[in-house]
Amino acid sequence: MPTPAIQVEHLSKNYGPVLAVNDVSFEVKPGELVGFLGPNGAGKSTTMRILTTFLPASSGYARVAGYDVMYQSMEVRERIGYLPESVPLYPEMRVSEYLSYRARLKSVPRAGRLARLDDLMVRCRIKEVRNRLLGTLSKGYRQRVGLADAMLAAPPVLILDEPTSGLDPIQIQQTLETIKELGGRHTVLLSTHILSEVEKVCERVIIINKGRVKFDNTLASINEQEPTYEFEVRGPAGEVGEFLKAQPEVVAVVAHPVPVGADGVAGFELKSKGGKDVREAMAARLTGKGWGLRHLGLKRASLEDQYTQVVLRQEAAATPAPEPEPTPEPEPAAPPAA
Ligand SMILES: Nc1ncnc2c1ncn2[C@@H]1O[C@H](COP(=O)(O)OP(=O)(O)OP(=O)(O)O)[C@@H](O)[C@H]1O
Repeated sequence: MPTPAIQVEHLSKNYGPVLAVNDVSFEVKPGELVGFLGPNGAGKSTTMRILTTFLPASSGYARVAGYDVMYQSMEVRERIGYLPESVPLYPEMRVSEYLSYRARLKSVPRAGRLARLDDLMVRCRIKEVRNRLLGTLSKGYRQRVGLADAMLAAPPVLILDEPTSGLDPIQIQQTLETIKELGGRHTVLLSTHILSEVEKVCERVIIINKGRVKFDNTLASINEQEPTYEFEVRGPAGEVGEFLKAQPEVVAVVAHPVPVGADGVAGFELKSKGGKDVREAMAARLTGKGWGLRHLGLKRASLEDQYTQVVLRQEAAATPAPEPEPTPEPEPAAPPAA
């Protein structure tokens, strides 16, 4: 089996009393493009900073290309390209000057260095600003200079922390294309808040919340989950719901919002045993009861569903049940009329 490009085992990190990363374990194979998702404060940047040797872990291990991030940090740094969330750049340097300085620091061979810089400036679409001072660049261009910097030494592993933050929609698309092209030859761990970006670029997704891994699987596995069937029925909501629940193929029914203005229409989402397609059978039975069928659909699980489920489930579990409403004191009896 090839050495994993990234290997994280029982990793934890405390900032004083804050447990930012809590017993996180995962592996990334060489050439994989993995989306690293989670809400604000989930622990993504902290994990990435540990992987890139900028921060020591409190406990656990992390290895990059087989090298321990704590004890073999130089070997790790030689094999990793890191785009941090906010790119630190020297404001008084020009773009090409900065990248050539970084190329020397990263020991990019002198022969072919200029060609490498030129190629990266084209791929990261920064050639038109090559003579601009870094301090005068917009956030989007700074981000792209950071990406070019991360790719300079053609490292086998790239850790990209929100690479599209601050970019306009066209730039986002171009940057995603650049990242996608890296797949196969490079391993990429990519953090972002934009789920559609992960769907465009990654094959696999890791979702963390409150410092813990909550989901780790391929995007295809989400799509292969049992589908949900949607029904909009013109009829008495309670009665229709009970009828659907009573059908032998049905395992769960929940109310589903119906379009505004659809008076007298009730919406339902249902799960069937083994995901069996029950649309035709249900349609026949509902119309047989004299109820009109307005809409019938099949919904496949999306990354957004999975993400919402993972994040909301934990938030719901952490939210204490609301206090019961106090029972109003009985009104004192009115004094008898004098
Ligand atoms: N230097 C620090 N000192 C104290 N607490 C910190 C520090 N850096 C991060 N934290 C805390 O650690 C937790 C994880 O933060 P982290 O930046 O890793 O999350 P994130 O998933 O990258 O969030 P975001 O999506 O907002 O960038 C948060 O509660 C954060 O407030």
